[in-house]
Amino acid sequence: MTVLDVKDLSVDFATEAGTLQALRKVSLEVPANRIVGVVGESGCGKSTLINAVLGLLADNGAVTAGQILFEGKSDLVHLDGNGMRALRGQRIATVFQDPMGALNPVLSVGKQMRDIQYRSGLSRKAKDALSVEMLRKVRIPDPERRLAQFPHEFSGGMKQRIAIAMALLMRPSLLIADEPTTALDATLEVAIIELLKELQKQIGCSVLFISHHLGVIAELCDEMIVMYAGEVVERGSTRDIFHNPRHPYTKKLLDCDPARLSRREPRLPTIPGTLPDLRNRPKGCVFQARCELADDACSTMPPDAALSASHVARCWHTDETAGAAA
Ligand SMILES: Nc1ncnc2c1ncn2[C@@H]1O[C@H](COP(=O)(O)OP(=O)(O)OP(=O)(O)O)[C@@H](O)[C@H]1O
Repeated sequence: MTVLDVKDLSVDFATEAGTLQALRKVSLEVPANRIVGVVGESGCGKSTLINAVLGLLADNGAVTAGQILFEGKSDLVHLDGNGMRALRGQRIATVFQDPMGALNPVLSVGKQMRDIQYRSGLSRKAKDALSVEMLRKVRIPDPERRLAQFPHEFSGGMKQRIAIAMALLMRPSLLIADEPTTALDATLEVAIIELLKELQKQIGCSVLFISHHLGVIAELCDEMIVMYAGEVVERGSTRDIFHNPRHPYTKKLLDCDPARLSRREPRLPTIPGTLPDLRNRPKGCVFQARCELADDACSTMPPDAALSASHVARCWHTDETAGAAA
């Protein structure tokens, strides 16, 4: 089963300087029980994609085309506010870089975890028991006692563990994790990645994991999506993408980061040139201005070339990129 199926999604923002096309024909799938990574430079549209899925686009933004199918049925694009609120935090959960976005500083952790279970019909005692069980899963020591404590009484790494416990409390089918380890030091980052892997298996949910850190994506994700200037330029298994990248942008990204599996970078490696102006998108391939393979063909939009059942690259030149590993 596919938990999240985004088909040909386009999102525009109205700005004073004209329409900004933030996403163009974005397609991706998050299958059940899989961890899918999304990687791309700042401004490539990662947040816009998440916000579109969560029904949280800014007022000047709109989905202009496409579908977002959740659990094979609801099209999230057309779901009303009430429908979306019923899914958010229950069937679709989120974890962000800053755990304090999820934690209320003036309420105890126990109270916040009970509030998340408001639809469960359980007694207070039963809710607390579930909260303790989940805090134990994320390895908060002495969870019964700590339920009464407030967020400021926990360290940064522990706050992120609590945010994860809260996100997974209702056993969502999809967890969207947006740079959840970026603010942590390297040791804590590894610990959280291990924890996410373990919990994903235990709970049996899918994860859409956004990160600029290629090493983390390689470590954690079964599949990955490479975004560039509002398009998915390549998607496939993490193994295929790392060992046999077929879009020139993905190749450059991996080339720029030879120690990608061990080195921890605060940003993605830099590729010469700049992102195109999204208010005035180039006709055809979005990467052509920075691509060594660009030719006349690239002035028309490339097809999503299927390289295998699960590996796709939006490029006219996938024949030439075959075989040469980055
Ligand atoms: N409300 C808005 N109004 C106008 N433009 C916007 C708005 N929100 C995002 N954009 C533009 O849409 C494009 C995609 O932005 P988005 O924030 O989704 O990128 P991102 O990949 O998440 O970047 P980062 O990693 O820096 O958060 C950018 O050009 C951005 O300037």
